Amino acid sequence: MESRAREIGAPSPELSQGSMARDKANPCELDQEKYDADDNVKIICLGDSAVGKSNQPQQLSTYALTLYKHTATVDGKTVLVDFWDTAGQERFQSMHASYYHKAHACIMVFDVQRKVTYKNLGTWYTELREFRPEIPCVVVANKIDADIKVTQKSFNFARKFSLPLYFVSAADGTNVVKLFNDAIRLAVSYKQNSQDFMDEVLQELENIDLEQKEEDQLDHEQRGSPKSLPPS
Ligand SMILES: Nc1nc2c(ncn2[C@@H]2O[C@H](COP(=O)(O)OP(=O)(O)OP(=O)(O)O)[C@@H](O)[C@H]2O)c(=O)[nH]1
Ligand SMILES: [Mg+2]
Repeated sequence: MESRAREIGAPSPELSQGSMARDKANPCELDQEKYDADDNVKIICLGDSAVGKSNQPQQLSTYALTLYKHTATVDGKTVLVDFWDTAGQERFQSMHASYYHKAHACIMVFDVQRKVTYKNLGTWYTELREFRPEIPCVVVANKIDADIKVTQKSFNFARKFSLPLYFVSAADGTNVVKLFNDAIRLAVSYKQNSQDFMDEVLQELENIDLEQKEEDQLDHEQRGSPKSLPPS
């Protein structure tokens, strides 16, 4: 297994510190066709700026898009996971549709110390559902190390939409491994068991198109080749 590969149930120190190996996305990384393959899942992170989505203390500039690559084992099968992370301020320019494209799960983060980041979850969620109406989504209350009492609070947003809520500290690692493992499982199970209605429609259109092409081809061959004519 490569150095970045980690098994579910065998948490990586990288994961627990919220600092998985990071690759600045380059164009060939962004070939999203790969997410159609069984062993690839895409998980996106959403949330306001500075809530701790990336938690890279040494990171000075924020890239518009960062991919965190991870290898997991789910039910004995190896799964390649791409976590897509973006700078929160992108919300104000409206996120590019390709960020959501083919995503299998979403991790939505807010900062327990800044109420506005909790309030903005609604906006993030609406945008998510416009693009991906069905994918599993989990909510993360981050920075609980700063105020452990918040774990006693109930956060209605998660309850209202029946979303799992995780109390996390990316700084000290609390619940980080559990969060990522659960998100990976949800992404894999979404991919295996359900499809967005739009995915199905698109697939159906593709099939019809293929069938039409095959028919046209057959017509063409039958008309063009006398050998295919029935004997008279
Ligand atoms: N106390 C505490 N600070 C944290 C935690 N997670 C992140 N931070 C700090 O919060 C600040 C913002 O963290 P980032 O990971 O850069 O936030 P982000 O959501 O990726 O922000 P953008 O990339 O701008 O969207 C940094 O100074 C982190 O060190 C945490 O769990 N606890
Ligand atoms: Mg970030």
